[in-house]
Amino acid sequence: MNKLLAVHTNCLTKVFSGEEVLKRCSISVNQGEIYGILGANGAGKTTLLKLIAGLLEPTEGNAEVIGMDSHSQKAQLLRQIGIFIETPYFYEHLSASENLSIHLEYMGTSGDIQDALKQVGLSSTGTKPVAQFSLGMRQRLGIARALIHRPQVLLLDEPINGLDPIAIREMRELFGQLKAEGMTLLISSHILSEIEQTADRVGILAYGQLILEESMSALKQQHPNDLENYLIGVMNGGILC
Ligand SMILES: Nc1ncnc2c1ncn2[C@@H]1O[C@H](COP(=O)(O)OP(=O)(O)OP(=O)(O)O)[C@@H](O)[C@H]1O
Repeated sequence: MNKLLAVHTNCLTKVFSGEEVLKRCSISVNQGEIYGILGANGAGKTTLLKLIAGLLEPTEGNAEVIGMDSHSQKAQLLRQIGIFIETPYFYEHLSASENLSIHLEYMGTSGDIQDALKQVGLSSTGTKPVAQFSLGMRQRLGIARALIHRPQVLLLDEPINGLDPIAIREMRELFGQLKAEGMTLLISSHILSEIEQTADRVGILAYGQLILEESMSALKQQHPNDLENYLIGVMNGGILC
């Protein structure tokens, strides 16, 4: 694998119950960039992220993250990546910092709990149990848990779901900070505007197939007035590149 690639998938395919939900998908994510995975509901975004994280076994093909095979080197890989995929579960009766402390112990790793909580805007939650958190607070805590050990690669599945516009802006700033620290971020979303504002490059999935992989600046240049319509067309599988 090219040393400058943080993530590379090679003809990655996943079949569930006889149905190919991810089809020979090959993406390349450069180190230190924010890569947006766009796709309509059911396009295969979560499946792709789970395969990259080693949480699912590929039917065919493979995924490599910082030079490690996601399936065969899963245990080593889990310490180097941060994962926020699907609804995060917590110990409901415990506080945010207690949840993070248990997570660090379980992972056998270290991290600055107060710093992680500050980064996601949860410093002032004190001893409040997670059971009393709003949906947005849970999302933030899930993201804090994913980044607390300063992973090289952060995989975020729909990270801004449930957040209000202020929190969305804060998350955007946080992603920019993490990138500035050298972290590589893969962010899936069906929210076009968010990916447009956040990502350096984008991969678009439609019906399990990678239809387009392109830098956001090139797309903005090519479609100065109709980028949203163009992206929707690609996400619908209507425009093949
Ligand atoms: N464990 C599973 N067993 C069977 N089918 C699955 C499983 N996980 C996902 N699928 C199917 O794979 C397809 C892709 O699902 P996936 O969750 O990857 O899409 P998505 O792009 O993340 O969608 P959304 O935006 O709605 O979260 C869907 O048709 C889904 O029903």
